[in-house]
Amino acid sequence: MEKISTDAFPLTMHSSEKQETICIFGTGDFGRSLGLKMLQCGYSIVFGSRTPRMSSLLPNGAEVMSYSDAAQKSDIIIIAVHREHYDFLTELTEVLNGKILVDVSNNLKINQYPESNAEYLAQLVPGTHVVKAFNTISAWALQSGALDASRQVFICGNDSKAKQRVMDVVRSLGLTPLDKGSLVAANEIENYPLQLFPMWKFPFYLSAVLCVFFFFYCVIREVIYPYVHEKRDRTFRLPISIPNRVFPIAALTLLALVYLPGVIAAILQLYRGTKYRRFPDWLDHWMLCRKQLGLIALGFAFLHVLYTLVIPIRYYVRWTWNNRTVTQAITKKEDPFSTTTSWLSDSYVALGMLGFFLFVLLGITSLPSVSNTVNWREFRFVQEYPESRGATMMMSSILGPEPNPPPSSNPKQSLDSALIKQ
Ligand SMILES: Cc1cc2nc3c(=O)[nH]c(=O)nc-3n(C[C@H](O)[C@H](O)[C@H](O)COP(=O)(O)OP(=O)(O)OC[C@H]3O[C@@H](n4cnc5c(N)ncnc54)[C@H](O)[C@@H]3O)c2cc1C
Ligand SMILES: NC(=O)C1=CN([C@@H]2O[C@H](COP(=O)(O)OP(=O)(O)OC[C@H]3O[C@@H](n4cnc5c(N)ncnc54)[C@H](OP(=O)(O)O)[C@@H]3O)[C@@H](O)[C@H]2O)C=CC1
Ligand code: HEM
Ligand SMILES: [Fe+3]
Repeated sequence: MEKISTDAFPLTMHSSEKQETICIFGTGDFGRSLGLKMLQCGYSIVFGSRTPRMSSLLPNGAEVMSYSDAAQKSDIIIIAVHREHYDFLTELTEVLNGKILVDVSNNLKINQYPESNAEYLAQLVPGTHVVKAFNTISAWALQSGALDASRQVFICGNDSKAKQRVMDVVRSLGLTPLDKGSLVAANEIENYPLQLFPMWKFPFYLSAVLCVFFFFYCVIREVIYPYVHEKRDRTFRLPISIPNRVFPIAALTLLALVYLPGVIAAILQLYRGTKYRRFPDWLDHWMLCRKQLGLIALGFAFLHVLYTLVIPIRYYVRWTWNNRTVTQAITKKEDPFSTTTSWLSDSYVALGMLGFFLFVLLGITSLPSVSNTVNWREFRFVQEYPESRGATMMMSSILGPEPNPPPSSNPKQSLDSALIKQ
């Protein structure tokens, strides 16, 4: 057993207050990181270890002892040990009796064991109050302080007093406890970090379906139809022209789907006459994945801009321009400069660029690090104002100024006329 003089730096407690001692079993990555954070927040830390010697990696100010000695120092014991090594705890049943054991463990696979790790721990050492907590916080985040995205700590346990005490600790570390109920919820909490982007699944599949649908629609219209009708090979449209139709259409459809559930929710609330009733599951889920839908829409808009930038360097476009010039020279037929077309073409692209700028602005203000710095009114303003203006601009840029303009006065055609008429 070795004692180190306390030279930690309590930030939140006054020196006159008695420091609460917390015991951490296991001197691995997570135990050390959590210990350091707790020391900084004014707790006394005692580590329990198989080999209790002070290593340079352990935070200054902590004590290290054998598991059984350490357990006697505190009634809150954090088990920062992998589930596979819980066996040694059975030898400590006596000293652990009546104490609060905090299970922080994670597994490698979803539903790896028949029962959750926390329930297993409760069975292994009966007479203790097991509380599940901290498993969604990573050692790295604790050390680097980069906890913006994951300040929430899911908590569950059968003893409400024990849970309350752990929640107090969580709060004093600057984190937000979220009570998920009894220990039965541990399974869900343990599976949570293993789920791969749960909120991305639906938006991802939806955008895949949209892309495939619009892609085949365009292929039928622009490749198969000309081939069947005129025996013309237009397959070269597959890599750029068609994707450059699919991407902006998918972007706009997804953008509409970001704001549609809000409208449905509002109608539903008006219809029910209250906002205090749960939405149906499908609507709830849809509302929760709007951010992901929005970001995918922004991604598609980015792709559309990139694909548009390469239009002038495409062989097919350059060939068409050259060919037109040569044809005009041979036939001695001039194509007079049209101010109207020029205006329309520039406005078309300008609106596209402005729309894209507003789209990006919307995305940037939605970043947590940015949205944390604006107040609710500012956030609503940015979310609502550019969105409605942006959508109007984009729609007008898509619909074009005239429903059926003559070929030379269509701004879209003047930009990439070769793509339309060949
Ligand atoms: C590029 C881009 C990036 C985006 N990034 C993010 C992001 O990072 N984070 C993010 O959250 N969104 C993001 N979004 C999505 C979008 O910005 C928001 O979903 C948008 O603010 C929703 O506004 P709304 O008016 O449709 O709905 P809301 O403001 O949610 O309101 C709609 C209606 O539903 C009611 N309502 C809403 N929620 C509840 C509820 N739980 N219970 C009861 N009533 C409720 C409201 O009172 C209102 O009547 C992004 C979108 C885009 C395009
Ligand atoms: N790392 C992370 O970011 C996170 C980890 N967790 C959870 O925290 C727990 C600890 O993780 P982590 O610190 O990364 O793991 P480590 O492997 O780094 O540390 C585990 C510690 O357990 C102790 N231990 C006790 N008995 C045994 C044994 N028989 N064999 C090996 N080690 C033993 C050891 O401490 P000693 O040598 O002092 O006895 C060891 O340092 C795990 O349950 C993990 O799921 C949860 C969230 C995030
Ligand atoms: C820098 C910004 C932009 C520029 C320069 C631009 C330019 C263009 C061009 C040249 C076309 C014609 C492409 C073709 O016919 O193959 C086009 C089409 C289109 N753009 Fe944009 N655009 C921009 C941003 C946007 C944004 C942000 C959106 C909305 C998400 C958007 C939506 C559309 C749509 C829906 C079409 C029609 C696709 C079709 O059916 O052909 N554009 N744009
Ligand atoms: Fe076009």
